Amino acid sequence: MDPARTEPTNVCHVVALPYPGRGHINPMMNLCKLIASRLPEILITFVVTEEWLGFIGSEPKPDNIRFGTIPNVIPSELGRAKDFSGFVEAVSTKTEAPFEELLERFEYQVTAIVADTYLVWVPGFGNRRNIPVASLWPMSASVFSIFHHFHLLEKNGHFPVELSERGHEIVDYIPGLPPTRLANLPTVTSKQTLHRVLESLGEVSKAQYLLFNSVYELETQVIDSLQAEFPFPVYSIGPAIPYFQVLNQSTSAASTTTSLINTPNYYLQWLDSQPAGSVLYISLGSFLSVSSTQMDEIVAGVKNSGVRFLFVDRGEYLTDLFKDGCGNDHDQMGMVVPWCDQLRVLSHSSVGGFWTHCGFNSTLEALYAGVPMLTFPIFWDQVPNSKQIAEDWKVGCRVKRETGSDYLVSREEISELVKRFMDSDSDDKKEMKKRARKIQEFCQVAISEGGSSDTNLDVFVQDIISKSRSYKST
Ligand SMILES: O=c1ccn([C@@H]2O[C@H](COP(=O)(O)OP(=O)(O)O[C@H]3O[C@H](CO)[C@@H](O)[C@H](O)[C@H]3O)[C@@H](O)[C@H]2O)c(=O)[nH]1
Repeated sequence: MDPARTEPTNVCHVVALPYPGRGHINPMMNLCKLIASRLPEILITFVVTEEWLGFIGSEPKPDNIRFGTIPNVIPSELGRAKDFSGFVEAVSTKTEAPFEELLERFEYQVTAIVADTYLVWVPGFGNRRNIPVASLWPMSASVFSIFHHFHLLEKNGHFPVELSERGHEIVDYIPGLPPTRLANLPTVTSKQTLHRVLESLGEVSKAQYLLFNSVYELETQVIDSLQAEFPFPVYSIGPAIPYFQVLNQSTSAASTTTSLINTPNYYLQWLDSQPAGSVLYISLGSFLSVSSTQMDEIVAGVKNSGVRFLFVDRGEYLTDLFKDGCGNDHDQMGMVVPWCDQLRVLSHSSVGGFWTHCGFNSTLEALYAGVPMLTFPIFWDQVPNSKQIAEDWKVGCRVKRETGSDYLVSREEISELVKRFMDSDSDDKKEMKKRARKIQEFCQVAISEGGSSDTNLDVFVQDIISKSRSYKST
C-alpha cells in the first residue's frame, strides 16, 4: 500500500526517525513529547531498531506516541564508538529499505516525517512520497553553520590543515559565527564520516523545515543567517531536554540507612545529604570514552582535589578506580554510578559544577540547570561546544589547554583546576555562576508561554495540523 495513495484521513500522523544514538534519540523523543502535549489528537510513530526498542521501550511516554521498529540492520549500539565511521555508513545506507517496508504497514497516512539530519536519505524519500520532512539537527546551530559552509573552509585553505601548526589561525567568514580559531572547529577524524555528514547537510535543502535543538537567544546571529539562506522555516525549539519531567529537585526523604545502593534514585538521596553547590558531577556522555591513562589522571586528580563528586562510569573504567574514600554511603566524599537521571542531578542544589565532554544535550541540560561547566571535549562538535561554553557564554572553563586526543592532562593540573573551579567563594566562580543564571533565564524564558521556542513549536505544530487537514480536503 503506497501511503501517497492511501485514502486521506484526518488523523495527524507524524513519524519520528531519530539517528540511533542516545544523544540523538533523547532530543527527538523530547521533541515528540512536546508536540504530543500540545496536540493530544496527534499520533506519533517513533521508529527505532529492535535493539533500541529494548533500551527505551519501557521508558514512560504519552499514549499518543507509539513505537515502530525496523530490524537490527546496523551494528550494535554496544561498542558503537569502536567503529564510528562504519556505524555512520551503515545508518546512511541500510535503514531506508526497512523503513519503507514499515511505512507500507502503517494504518494511517503519514502527515509529516521529523528526521534526524544525519539520516541522509529522508528528505529525498519525503519528496518522492510527497510527505513533508522536518530535519532535526541535534547539535548547535553554529556547528550546523560550520558544516553547511564547509566549502568556505576549503576555499580559504583552512581544510585540511595540520592543527598543531595552524590551529591558532582565525576563521571569520562563516555567516553568523563569531571569529573562531581553527582549533575550535569540529575535529574531523574520518574523511568518510565527514563526507556523509556534508552529504546529509546538502540534502536539508530538500526538506520543508529545519529544526534546531537550540535556543534562539543563545545563537541568534547564526540562526538568523541560516534562516536567510533557506526558503523554508528554520525553527529553534530547544532545549529539547526533559525539563517537563524534573518536577521535584530532591528526593522525598533521605534514607537513614548507611547503604544507599539498593534504594531507588540512591544518588539523589546521597546528593540530598551534601552541602549546597559542593558536588562536581562528572560524565562523558553516552558512548565515548577517554584513554585509560587519561582516566587514571582524572580519577586521581579529582580525588586529590578533596572535592565531592558524582561520577558516571558506564562500565568501561571499573569503579574500583575510586575504591578508597568513595562508595555509596551518605558520608562518602564521592559516588560512582553506572547511569543517572542527568537533568535531575544537574538540577539538584548540591551540584555546583559539571565536568562534561560537551555533548550538545549535556551542554543544554547544564545551561538549563544553570550549572557552570569544566569542559573536556573528546571529538567532533564537542570542541566548538566547549569554545561556546568557555568563551562565548562564559559559563565554564576548559580542562585541556591544547586540543588533540594525544594531549594528556596530568593529575596535578586536574586537582588544582577542580579545587579552583569548585571554590564558590572565588570571584571567577561567582562571575561564572552569575552568567550561568543569566543563560538559565534565557532558556527558561524560551520555553515558557510566548517564549521563542514555545512560539516556534506552536507554529510548527499548527502547520503540521493544517497539512493533515489539507490531505482531507484533497
Ligand atoms: O548518566 C547519564 C549520562 C548521560 N545521560 C544522558 O545522555 C545524553 C547524552 O547526550 P550528549 O550529552 O549529547 O552526549 P553523547 O551521547 O556523546 O552525544 C552525541 O550526540 C550529541 C548530539 O548530536 C553530540 O553533541 C555529541 O557530540 C555526540 O557524542 C544526555 O541527554 C544525558 O542527559 C543520562 O541521562 N545519564
